[in-house]
Amino acid sequence: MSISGVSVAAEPAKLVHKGNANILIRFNDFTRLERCCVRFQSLNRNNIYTLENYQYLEREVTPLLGDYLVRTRKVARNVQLLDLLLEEFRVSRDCSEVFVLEMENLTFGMDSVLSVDHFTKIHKCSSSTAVVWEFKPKWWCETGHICRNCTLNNVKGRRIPYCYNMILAEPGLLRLWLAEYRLPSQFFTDMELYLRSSGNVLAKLYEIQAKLTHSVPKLGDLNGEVDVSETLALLMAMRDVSCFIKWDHENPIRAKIVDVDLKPKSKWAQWMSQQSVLDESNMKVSH
Ligand SMILES: O=P(O)(O)O[C@@H]1[C@@H](OP(=O)(O)O)[C@H](OP(=O)(O)O)[C@H](O)[C@H](OP(=O)(O)O)[C@H]1OP(=O)(O)O
Ligand SMILES: Nc1ncnc2c1ncn2[C@@H]1O[C@H](COP(=O)(O)OP(=O)(O)OP(=O)(O)O)[C@@H](O)[C@H]1O
Repeated sequence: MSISGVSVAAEPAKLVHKGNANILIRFNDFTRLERCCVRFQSLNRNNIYTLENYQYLEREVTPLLGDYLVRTRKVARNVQLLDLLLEEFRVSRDCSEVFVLEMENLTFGMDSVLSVDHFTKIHKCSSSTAVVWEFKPKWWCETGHICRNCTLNNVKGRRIPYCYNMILAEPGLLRLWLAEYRLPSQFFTDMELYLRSSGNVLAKLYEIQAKLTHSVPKLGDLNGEVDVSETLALLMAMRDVSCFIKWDHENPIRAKIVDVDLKPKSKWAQWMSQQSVLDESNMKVSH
């Protein structure tokens, strides 16, 4: 129900997931989730960012990702429904409304989740064969060049023996990497075929990244916000998305992309210093 543009719900919002800059909440409908930005301390600033991000998704991202991008709708919620959560995430309530992006819950119906590592989760359902494979593919790299994903994992002390560049190049590896998660053999057979098919979600993302990479400055050369072009911001957004691929015995594979965020230009300093650390690392990896 909507009154003067503000959606009303009887119950306070429930926290479902939390990321670095956003929380995922729900009200009564378990099939939908609402993404609420908590990146900044001021609710007003988070609202402005959410509305800008919505425009950005419509204008810049949908033309690139098409149906792969999860469809979102902007909704205004009364601040009282999120009171406790905003307090928990230290967001000051300097506005009467909270703008959120409402979307499909891509793991609805799943009743268990296994965390494979920082980038990968497997969601399962006890009453069917359905599996949702959730992953963050991160950065595309050219074969033979330094792999940023694997090098960063080493620098951050993450012990992850694979990256999604490898999976795309050799989809058969998936069966080895996920061997201990008791997935149906048909899942791997179908997923291998899918990952070899042109225009699959991972190939699409990496193709977009590969195109954008050629027209941006090196991160290590950034000197200020003025150096962050629209293309660089878009590329950084594409390097930080999550994919959800749903498989079951009967239906075609369904893939969606979430977590596409307009990257604030103020992140340039973090990108530049992280790049310097990687350039100086003696734990570089290529494959
Ligand atoms: O730079 P990276 O590769 O460490 O990426 C950051 C992510 O780290 P991770 O994928 O875990 O290694 C980081 O993810 P985590 O919070 O560590 O899960 C964020 O996604 C961060 O983006 P933002 O500040 O939330 O907009 C990400 O920052 P951006 O570089 O995308 O701005
Ligand atoms: N539509 C969705 N359906 C199911 N789960 C979702 C959906 N969108 C996000 N999630 C879950 O919520 C988590 C946090 O959401 P999200 O990645 O948008 O937050 P973030 O702050 O941008 O994260 P990051 O730390 O990667 O920047 C995701 O990692 C994912 O597990």
